[in-house]
Amino acid sequence: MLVKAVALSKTYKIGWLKKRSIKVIKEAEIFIDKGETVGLVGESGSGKTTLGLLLTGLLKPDDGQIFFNGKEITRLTPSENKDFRRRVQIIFQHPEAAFNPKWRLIRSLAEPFRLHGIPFTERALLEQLETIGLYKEHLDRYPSQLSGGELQRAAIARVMVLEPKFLVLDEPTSMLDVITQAQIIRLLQEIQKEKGLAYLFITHDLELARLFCRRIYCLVDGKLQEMLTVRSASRESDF
Ligand SMILES: Nc1ncnc2c1ncn2[C@@H]1O[C@H](COP(=O)(O)OP(=O)(O)OP(=O)(O)O)[C@@H](O)[C@H]1O
Repeated sequence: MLVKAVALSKTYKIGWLKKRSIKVIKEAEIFIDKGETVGLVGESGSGKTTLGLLLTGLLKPDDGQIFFNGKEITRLTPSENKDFRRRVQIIFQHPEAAFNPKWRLIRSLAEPFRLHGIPFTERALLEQLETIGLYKEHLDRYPSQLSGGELQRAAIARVMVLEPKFLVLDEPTSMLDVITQAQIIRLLQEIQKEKGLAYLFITHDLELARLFCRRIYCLVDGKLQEMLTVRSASRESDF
C-alpha cells in the first residue's frame, strides 16, 4: 500500500476572532495502492481539497496518522522527508496559481530542479515537455500567453520532473472545455501507464470519476465512504 490514512481529523478556526470552529474531516480513513487511481467526490465545501492537502503533508491534521510507503509521515528521517516532499505532489484546479506571472515558463519549470537538487539541462526538460505536448516555443512565454490547457500541461510537467509516486489531482480539468478536459485526462492516463504513479482524483463530477477511477470515495459530513463503481461503457470511449 502506497498511501494510507487512519482516524484523520481536521478542524478550521473560523470567524472574526477565530473563536468558532468547523470540523471538516472526521476520523477519515483512506488507502491508495501503487499505480492506482482513486476518486474523491463530494459536494462543494465538503473538505475534498482539505483531505488532499493533508495527504500531501501540506496541512497538519488535528488527529490521525498518514503513512507513505508504510512509514508515518511525521516520523520520517530528514532524508526520507526530502524524498516524501519530492515523490508526493498536488495539482490544483487553477494552474496559474503554480506559476509566477512575471516569470517565463522556462524559469518556473527549472525551479523544481533547483529546489530538489536535481541536475538541470534544458534538453532533458524539453524531452519531458514533448511527451506532455509542450515545445521549445512555449518556454519563452509568460503564463498569460498560454491557453488554459497548455498551462495545465505545464503544471503537470512541473511536477513530473520530480518523478512523483503519488499525485493528488484537485479538480485538474474543471476549468477546461470538454475537449481539452478529455485530452488532459488521456495525458494523465498515458503518464500513469508509463510511470506507474498513483492518483487521487478529486472532482465533483461523479460520472468523470467513474470513467477515470477504479475506486471512489465520497466525502459526506466529514467522513469517507467507499462507493461501488460500475463503469459506464458508453462514455468510456470518450477518453
Ligand atoms: N484555511 C481555512 N480556514 C478556514 N476554513 C477553511 C479553510 N480552508 C477551507 N475551509 C473551509 O473548510 C470547508 C472545506 O473546504 P474545502 O476547500 O476542503 O472543500 P472542497 O470540498 O474542496 O470544496 P470545493 O469543491 O468547493 O473546492 C469549507 O467550508 C471551507 O470554507
